[in-house]
Amino acid sequence: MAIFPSLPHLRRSFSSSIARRLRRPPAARSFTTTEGSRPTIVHKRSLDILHDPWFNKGTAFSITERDRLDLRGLLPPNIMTPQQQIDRFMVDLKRLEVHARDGPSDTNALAKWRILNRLHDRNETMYYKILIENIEEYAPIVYTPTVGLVCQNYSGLFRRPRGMYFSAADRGEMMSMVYNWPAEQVDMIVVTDGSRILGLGDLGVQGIGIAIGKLDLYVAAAGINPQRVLPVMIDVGTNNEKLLKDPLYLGLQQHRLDGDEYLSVIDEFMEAVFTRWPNVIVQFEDFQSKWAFNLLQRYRNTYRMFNDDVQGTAGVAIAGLLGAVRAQGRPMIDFPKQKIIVAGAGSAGIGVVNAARKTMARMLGNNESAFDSARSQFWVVDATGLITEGRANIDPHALPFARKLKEVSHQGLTEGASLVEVVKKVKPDVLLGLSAVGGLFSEEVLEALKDSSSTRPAIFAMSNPTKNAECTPEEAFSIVGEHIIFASGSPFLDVDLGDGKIGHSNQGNNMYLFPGIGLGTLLSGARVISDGMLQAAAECLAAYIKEEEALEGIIYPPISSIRDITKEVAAAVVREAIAEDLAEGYRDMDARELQRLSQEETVTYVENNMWNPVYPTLVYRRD
Ligand SMILES: NC(=O)C1=CN([C@@H]2O[C@H](COP(=O)(O)OP(=O)(O)OC[C@H]3O[C@@H](n4cnc5c(N)ncnc54)[C@H](O)[C@@H]3O)[C@@H](O)[C@H]2O)C=CC1
Ligand SMILES: CC(=O)C(=O)O
Ligand SMILES: [Mg+2]
Repeated sequence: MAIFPSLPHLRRSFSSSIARRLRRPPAARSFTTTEGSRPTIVHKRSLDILHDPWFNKGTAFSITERDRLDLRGLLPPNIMTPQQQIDRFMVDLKRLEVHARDGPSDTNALAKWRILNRLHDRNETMYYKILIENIEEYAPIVYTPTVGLVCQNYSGLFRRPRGMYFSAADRGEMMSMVYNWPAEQVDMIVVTDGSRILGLGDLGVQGIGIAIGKLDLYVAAAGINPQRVLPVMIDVGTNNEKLLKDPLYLGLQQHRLDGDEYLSVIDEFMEAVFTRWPNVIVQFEDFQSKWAFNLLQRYRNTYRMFNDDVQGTAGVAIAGLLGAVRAQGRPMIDFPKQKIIVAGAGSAGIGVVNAARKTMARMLGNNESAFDSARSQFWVVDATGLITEGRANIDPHALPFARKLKEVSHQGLTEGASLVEVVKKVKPDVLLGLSAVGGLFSEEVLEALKDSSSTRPAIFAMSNPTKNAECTPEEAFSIVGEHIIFASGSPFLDVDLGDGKIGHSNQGNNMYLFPGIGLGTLLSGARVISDGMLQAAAECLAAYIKEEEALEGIIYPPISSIRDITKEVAAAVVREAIAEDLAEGYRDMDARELQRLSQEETVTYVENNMWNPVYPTLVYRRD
């Protein structure tokens, strides 16, 4: 730790009275004052301190220092001793050897993440230029799958904080803490409570990595200005016993708050951020299902917010499902005839079946009986098997999809039937996994899918990261056949089927939609995010794929075109917000002017408002 007398340039800048006081000959009490215990006077606060290697103590700043120096919320809540900091660093330093033993790919991915992260700390413009120009190569590093590994190892990887941390210990303080963030304007917040990070479970405070990764895509794909994004971690504790026992864990070492106590923390956070930044958009990310639906219902009619896992995933799945219908050489309007098995009844799985049912109902006439009959196209299987009305203590969110016992008994199925039994009996057109269970689509399940009644069965192994995918494309193509459609949440390479044929590995990930949903909401000035705006986003993505591509088994566009896709999706969201009379305008584009824009002009309007990574000319002006 640097001590004042050893920093002559700072001594010069001190007010003479303070300097005189500090240069006074040792007073009587000085026999107790050692060199290290004298205070160091600093003329900086907030991030300026954290970014200054002379003064920065990182996680070792005490609670009173955090308050005095406006650091509250800018660091993970657990205060570390200097020795704990060193221990954490050494664990990380040694990890290279450990990973070299475990397998080379993880080490390489983490090493790339570190190099990119260091650049992010030094020069944002250059960082995002590299990311945008090489998105296909580096999205898997800053996003899934590597971001999962980063979250798992975050205590060791943590260097310079990014984003804000609000913890259960900050109750009553959030309204003032939010002013510790240096940016006057924030457009996009991605917030997590770390309770279900990808398919990796409860990672507590370490989940901040997913908020950072999602916002990287907001900048790269949607052109949100990086100075106006804010990753947020709400630390209400963790139920991960391993983390609770780890002395180097950076979060609160207590079990998660629950019930009203939990809600009061999230309420306080929402009130604080919307008070300081009334036009911000908040994306909820990777909250366990229990809270994902509840918080969405609680806030969606009051705040500009959405839940990416429930709503973004649903839209991406719908686009892919419509693509799979077209891949069979059938019109999209045939979608309501598809038999769909969904493995996983959490925030993502239930979000998908809800949206798919509504899409079918719209195609069937958009009335109550259409909505009713669409229900029978879905079979939902969770950890205890097929969900039927015979299930005790059924989750209310899954209830609308519980099969009637009579119905399933006709098919030779019962409550809790296994996935393989359900596949055998239903012979589905689509098998979609959002279970977080790697390998769930086992050889037996894929063998059973060979009897699908579809000409081109579709397999969506959507769980993340890679090791949680329900199956690999190699397994799917080799077991079920070359005619299938395949999509996964994390990226896989295409499969060489021989004779010049390629089995396409599509990436079915909400990254195709959330940046456009956020950007479109921002630029329309819509006060809330409606189902119609989300539906418009999904339809736009579905329409992005050309007929001949669909016939080749391509149901999602390449990641390299994500900036263009996002622009189109955002424009579709803006237009829907206008159509629903939700748009209030953005900056000097008021609602009336927005309304006058043609479809083409809306796309140009969106494009003109996307940030590009070019160095601006800087001019110094004293405030
Ligand atoms: N590709 C994408 O864009 C997205 C992928 N996901 C992935 O979806 C997965 C699930 O996310 P959530 O729904 O939020 O998680 P969750 O934990 O709320 O739900 C998991 C569900 O899977 C079920 N399940 C567990 N074992 C099963 C088994 N053996 N057979 C069938 N079902 C089983 C559970 O009962 C539960 O209903 C995660 O891996 C996540 O990464 C989530 C959002 C977007
Ligand atoms: C992609 C994503 O949001 C997830 O796996 O949770
Ligand atoms: Mg997610």
